[in-house]
Amino acid sequence: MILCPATAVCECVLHCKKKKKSVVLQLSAQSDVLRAERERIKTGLKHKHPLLNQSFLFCVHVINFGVPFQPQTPPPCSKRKGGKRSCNKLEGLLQELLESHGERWSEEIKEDLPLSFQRHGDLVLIGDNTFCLSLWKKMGEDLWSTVAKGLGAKRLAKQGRVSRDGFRTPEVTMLLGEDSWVTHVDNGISYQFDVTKCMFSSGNITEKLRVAAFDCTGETVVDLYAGIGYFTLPYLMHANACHVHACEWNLEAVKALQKNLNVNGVSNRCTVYQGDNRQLQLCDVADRVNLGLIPSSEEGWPVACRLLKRTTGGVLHIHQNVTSQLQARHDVPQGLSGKRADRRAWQEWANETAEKIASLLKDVTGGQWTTNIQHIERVKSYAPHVHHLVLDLECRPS
Ligand SMILES: C[S@@+](CC[C@H](N)C(=O)[O-])C[C@H]1O[C@@H](n2cnc3c(N)ncnc32)[C@H](O)[C@@H]1O
Repeated sequence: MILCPATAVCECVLHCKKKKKSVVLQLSAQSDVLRAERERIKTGLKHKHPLLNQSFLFCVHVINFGVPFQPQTPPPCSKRKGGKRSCNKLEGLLQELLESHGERWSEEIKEDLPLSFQRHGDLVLIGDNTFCLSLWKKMGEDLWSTVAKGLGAKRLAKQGRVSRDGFRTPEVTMLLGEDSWVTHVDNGISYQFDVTKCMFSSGNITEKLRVAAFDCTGETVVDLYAGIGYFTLPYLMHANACHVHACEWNLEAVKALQKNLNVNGVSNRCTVYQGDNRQLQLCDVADRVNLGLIPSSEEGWPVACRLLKRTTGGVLHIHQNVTSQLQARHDVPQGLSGKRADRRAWQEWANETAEKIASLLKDVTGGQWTTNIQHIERVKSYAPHVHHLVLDLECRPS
């Protein structure tokens, strides 16, 4: 991760196909790099990135263009005529709105503004813990149209927590505009979904790019937790999978998935199963199974083992949040750095998983299997020492 010195307003993912690596760049409002990026992104060219010394080619993807992230330093303020201080367009417009209602700007108000938000086309999703002060109610309808103007959006919605109902339904309410369907374009793939009914996980972009770089020519893939097609679509459109069986139990996500398969022109190579993947009647079909559920996909492991081709086996991509409890563990030698302790915990988790899967495969098929850890990918971290990992596990009958 490379941070520019001032408040970051744009986050880009740069992916190196050759090295199969992605980096996330946060770029500042002031930086020339951002201006240069904008031009490059518009033209969609692959290029060498000026901030990095490596001389390899990247393809660029932008998440949250124009979004201020948690600043590392206080945002730089500009002095306007008349002595008013304004930190950005949104603040300026809100100050004017407040003043027109006889209210004065304060630090408390400033702290009630969104620090980060998600942009999906012309809709911006703001956080739950923003605009909580009672004085905003006095602004009536003008408030949301002003916020939308300040953020360069036509529609606004407010994000609550993602529910723990297993469907991962987001608690989102529309603030401005009625149509809650949005289009999010990632790496040449168009994802359409209803923001009030389905979640979109921007944080998984590096994993989506990694999947897109796989060569799955001639392969049958099963995506056990397909959602709106986050991984199903890269498998079909970029990795060249022959066929994907996509399972999803949330009806709203299934509607979006079917729409996305059609919009992207790949519905003839995908079979969608609506329902609980543990009830899936398929077996002995897959060269690859994607298990994209966190905090754990363990309930799907027996299904994945049934799905692998009995004669040739295949690869499982197992997602899991892995915590290395540095303080609590007595077996961590003194002086072992946080990063090394994390890596050790990842390797231990991968080893245990490889053993469990080998044993499950034996139970399911009655024969011996060997499992081989091909790769452990860190997707993102949720907190210090809590990481979303993906284990690429090769499973072959022996
Ligand atoms: C985290 S989302 C998938 C998102 C996507 N893989 C990503 O990385 O953003 C997990 C999806 O799995 C679905 N799901 C969870 N358990 C399931 C099950 N037992 N059978 C079918 N779908 C399930 C949820 O409804 C949700 O859409």
